[in-house]
Amino acid sequence: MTGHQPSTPVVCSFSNPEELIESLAHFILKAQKESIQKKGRFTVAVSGGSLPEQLNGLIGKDGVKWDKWQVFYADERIVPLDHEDSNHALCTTQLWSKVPIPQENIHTIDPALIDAASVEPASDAEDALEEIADAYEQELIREFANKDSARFPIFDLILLGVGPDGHTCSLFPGHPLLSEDDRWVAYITDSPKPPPRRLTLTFPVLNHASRVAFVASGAGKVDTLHTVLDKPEEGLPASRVRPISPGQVYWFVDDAAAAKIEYPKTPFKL
Ligand SMILES: O=C1O[C@H](COP(=O)(O)O)[C@@H](O)[C@H](O)[C@H]1O
Repeated sequence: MTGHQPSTPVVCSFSNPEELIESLAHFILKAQKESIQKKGRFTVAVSGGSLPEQLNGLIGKDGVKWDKWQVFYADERIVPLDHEDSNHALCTTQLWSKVPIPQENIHTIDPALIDAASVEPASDAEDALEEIADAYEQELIREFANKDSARFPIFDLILLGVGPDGHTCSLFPGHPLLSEDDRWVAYITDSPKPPPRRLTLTFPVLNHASRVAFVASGAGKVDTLHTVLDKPEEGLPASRVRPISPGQVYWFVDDAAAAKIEYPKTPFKL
C-alpha cells in the first residue's frame, strides 16, 4: 500500500521568527531546485493571512528562479484584486512587488467575474460564484492536466497558514466543504471570518501535493497548534492536511507557537 498512505507531519521549531523565515526560504529553494530539475517549472500555491510576510527570506535571495514559478492562491476572497481583503493584493504588497516574478506566472481569480459574484443577496450570486470557481479550476487544469495527467493537480509546494479556529485555506471547522472529494476549487458564502465569500482549494488538492508547508509563529497560535498536532482526532481542518505518500506535510513553527506541542519535533536539515 505504499504510495497511498497519508504522511505524518514533520514539525520543525525555531527559536525565533527570523530563524524560521530564513530556514523556510532555504526549504523553498530546495523544493524549487528539485522541481525544476524534474519538470522545468515550480508550481506553488500561496495563502493569505500571516503567511506572505513569512516569505520575506526569499527577497533578494540568490538562486530563486522566479521565471520558473507558477503561482496559484490556496484560497482567495471574492473582492477586487486590489482590495485590502484580497490575498492577491496582500501577496503583491508583501512579496510580488519586491521580486522579479513575471505577472503572467501569478494566477489570480478572474477579475471580470468578481462584480457578478459580489451581488447581494448571496443567493443571487450563486451562479457567478460557481462560474468564478469553475474558471479558477480551468486555470489549474491548463497548468496541470496536460503536463501531469493526474486526477488532481500535484503542486510542488503548497504554503499554508492556520487560523485560531484551526481553519486553513478557506476550509473552516464543521463546514460541509470539508467533505468535498471531487472538485479542485470550491466557493463558500458563509466564511465565519470576513469576508464571507471565498474560493478555496479543496482537501483532495492539498492531499495530493508533493509538499505542504504550514507556517505558524507567535504565542497567539499556541493552543491551535497543540490541538491540531496533538489531537488530530478532533478533526480540525489543518489536522486533515496529510498528503498521500510520497507527499509530505511540514510545519515551520517558532518556539512561542510550539510551546504546548507534545508532538515530536524534528531538527531542521536540508
Ligand atoms: O482567512 C484566512 O486565514 C488563514 C489563516 O490566517 P492567519 O493570519 O491566521 O495566518 C489564511 O491562511 C488564509 O489564506 C486566509 O484567507
